[in-house]
Amino acid sequence: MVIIASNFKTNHTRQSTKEFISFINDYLKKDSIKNEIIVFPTATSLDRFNTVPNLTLGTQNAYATIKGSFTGEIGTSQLDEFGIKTILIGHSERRHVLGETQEQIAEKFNFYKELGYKIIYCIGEPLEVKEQGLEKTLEYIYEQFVGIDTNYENLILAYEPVWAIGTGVTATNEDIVNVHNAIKKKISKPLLYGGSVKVNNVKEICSLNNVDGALIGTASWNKEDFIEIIEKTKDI
Ligand SMILES: O=C(CO)COP(=O)(O)O
Repeated sequence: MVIIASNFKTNHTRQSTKEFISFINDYLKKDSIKNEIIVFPTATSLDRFNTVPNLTLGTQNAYATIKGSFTGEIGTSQLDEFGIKTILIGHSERRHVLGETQEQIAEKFNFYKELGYKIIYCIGEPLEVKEQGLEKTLEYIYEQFVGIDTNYENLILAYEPVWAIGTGVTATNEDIVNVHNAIKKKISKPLLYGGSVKVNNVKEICSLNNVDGALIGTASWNKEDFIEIIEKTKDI
């Protein structure tokens, strides 16, 4: 059984998120789909949704705080209002676009770990590192585990090569398997792949050795496509 997660990034409104969740929920209920589905809407679209148990809502980000003076951020008092207990940490856009350091990421991880959140923790190398080969790629990825408790019980990992995110360039099966096998040897946690996963390649990718599911951006934002993605992976 695979895990299929959708990262909305800065897409969808409060209204369209509501429609999306209700559409997906109806489909999961009707077809008795058992796969674990996680959706990360924008912070402004979080809400208390009445969903089947295998559809979970998570936050794309939050600050390591209950509340306080952190302009533009949200903390657990805002998440608690909607019963959100799942968080995405270490996404490449937060690392590379928003400039989050490994130290800040580890602090966030530890804060949310202490509270028992399910953490989807992202790792992945930029193109210039990939071009230096597998050994350098793995070295770079292992640096992204500094300060992170990889034995944490509620941890799910997501390997998202930066060069494959939002580019339409999916990693080859060989790239994925090489990295996944190496990570799995060290860390025994569910490991998703992310980076230009589409309706037409999701089944093949999720069937690879040591791939436990997918974390999807672009291809998941259309609700019909997202259902097709779930449909294609429901028997894996
Ligand atoms: O960053 C991603 C999911 O977190 C992947 O994004 P794309 O599926 O758009 O490449």
